[in-house]
Amino acid sequence: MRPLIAGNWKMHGTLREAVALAEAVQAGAAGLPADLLICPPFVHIPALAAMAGRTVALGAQDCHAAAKGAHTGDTSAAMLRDIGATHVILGHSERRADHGETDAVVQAKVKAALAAGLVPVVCVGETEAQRLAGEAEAVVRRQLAESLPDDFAGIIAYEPVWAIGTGRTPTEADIAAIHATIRDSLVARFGAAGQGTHILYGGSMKPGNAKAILALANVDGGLVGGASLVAADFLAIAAAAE
Ligand SMILES: O=C(CO)COP(=O)(O)O
Repeated sequence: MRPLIAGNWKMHGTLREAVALAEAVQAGAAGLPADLLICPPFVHIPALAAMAGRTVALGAQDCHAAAKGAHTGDTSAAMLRDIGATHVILGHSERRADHGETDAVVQAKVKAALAAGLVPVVCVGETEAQRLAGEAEAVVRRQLAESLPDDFAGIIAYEPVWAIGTGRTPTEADIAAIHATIRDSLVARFGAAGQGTHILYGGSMKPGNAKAILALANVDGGLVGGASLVAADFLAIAAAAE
């Protein structure tokens, strides 16, 4: 399948910086061996959606599980679709940690995203303590089982919590093992659709390690944090996806 390189900008950038970054990514997007997705903070989505000639897909970093209602400060999936997003990251470990999102909450959000016509990018991944205890595969299997609804259609991102923003990554063998586990779970539950589901790797992905990671079986792209804030690095990662 054609690789997907997604940038999670997290809570970074003024409007001006966001537009400049998106323009630089767009300018380098032609001819790459991967599709590109950028996920800026909510407030920058309208400006980026309006960019002329845009070929880079746009996503948000979260949505609420309800279609509307008394939820101060929250944003619905339909609102995101309305302003031009096509994707939404859900269940990122920073949301799970900072906002107490459980697998059940993530599943409710995935359902809301699907109902609104957004492609969910569902994040799973073990903590360092869980990895050291030999529980990484079990944790990921459980997160998939409980975060995905029966009618799931979307993208999975494997992001070991301890690799995010740390400059540390699992070994290639460990990445391949977890991605194989994820593929097994998806195929067991969703059949052929599970075979065609993108499984992204995320966690300290950089131009220097992208080629080796993206060459692994069942690694269908990347979810990039810090390096997605530098257009040249983000594009170099995408170029390594051939
Ligand atoms: O959390 C991530 C993407 O969602 C990964 O972040 P880093 O690439 O900064 O480690």
